[in-house]
Amino acid sequence: MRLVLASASPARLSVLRAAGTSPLVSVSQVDEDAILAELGPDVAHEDAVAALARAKARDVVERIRAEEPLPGRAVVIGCDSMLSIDGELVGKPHTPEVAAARWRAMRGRTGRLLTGHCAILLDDGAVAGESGGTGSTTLRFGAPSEEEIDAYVATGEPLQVAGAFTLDGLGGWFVEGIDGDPSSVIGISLPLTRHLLGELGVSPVALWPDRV
Ligand SMILES: Nc1nc2c(ncn2[C@H]2C[C@H](O)[C@@H](COP(=O)(O)OP(=O)(O)OP(=O)(O)O)O2)c(=O)[nH]1
Repeated sequence: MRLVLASASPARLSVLRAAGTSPLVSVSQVDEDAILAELGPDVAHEDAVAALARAKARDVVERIRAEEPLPGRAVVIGCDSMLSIDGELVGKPHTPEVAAARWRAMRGRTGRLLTGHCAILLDDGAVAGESGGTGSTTLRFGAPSEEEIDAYVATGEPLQVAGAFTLDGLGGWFVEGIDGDPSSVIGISLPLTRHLLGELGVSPVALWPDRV
């Protein structure tokens, strides 16, 4: 069975490859800001990332169906990660100034990294099912010094990751504790994805190599 990762995220791809799958990658083209604006400021944070993941997966499904229908059965998975902290839902900082400000605000505090997931089953190009859910992992942030924050921001790593930190990279020095699924923080929750695949009648075993 083919697996399509509807994401440009190298982290998600590496998690899935390390977990025995060989996804095709098809990057979605959705306007995340427009979707969040349409959801409005009162949307539950878990629902916001679930809606973004759903939009990404559906966007890629439409492209596959229009341009290159996959024969047989395939699963398309979309994800979206954001940090819920002190009542705010934040994504990637994009700039050094925002990354540094985020770290000054979150050091010593606790936040939840939320990752929305959507899995869509295709059977000879037709949608045969969809499942979705949000993984939530609680993180206790350390207290990097001003010098450490400046040095971390200068590496560029925090600029392009949700919440301005990584668990498995340089950011790991500044994460004191985690409660929940680490793969969800890195970009895709393997246990949650297994449950979502299960709702579609698929086991991750079917995605391992040399499996029909
Ligand atoms: N390696 C690593 N990456 C992380 C971590 N936390 C967040 N990220 C990355 C994963 C995603 O690439 C990114 C979250 O942004 P998005 O969910 O919008 O995905 P992205 O824009 O990368 O790709 P996509 O929208 O799915 O095409 O942050 C972490 O702890 N480790």
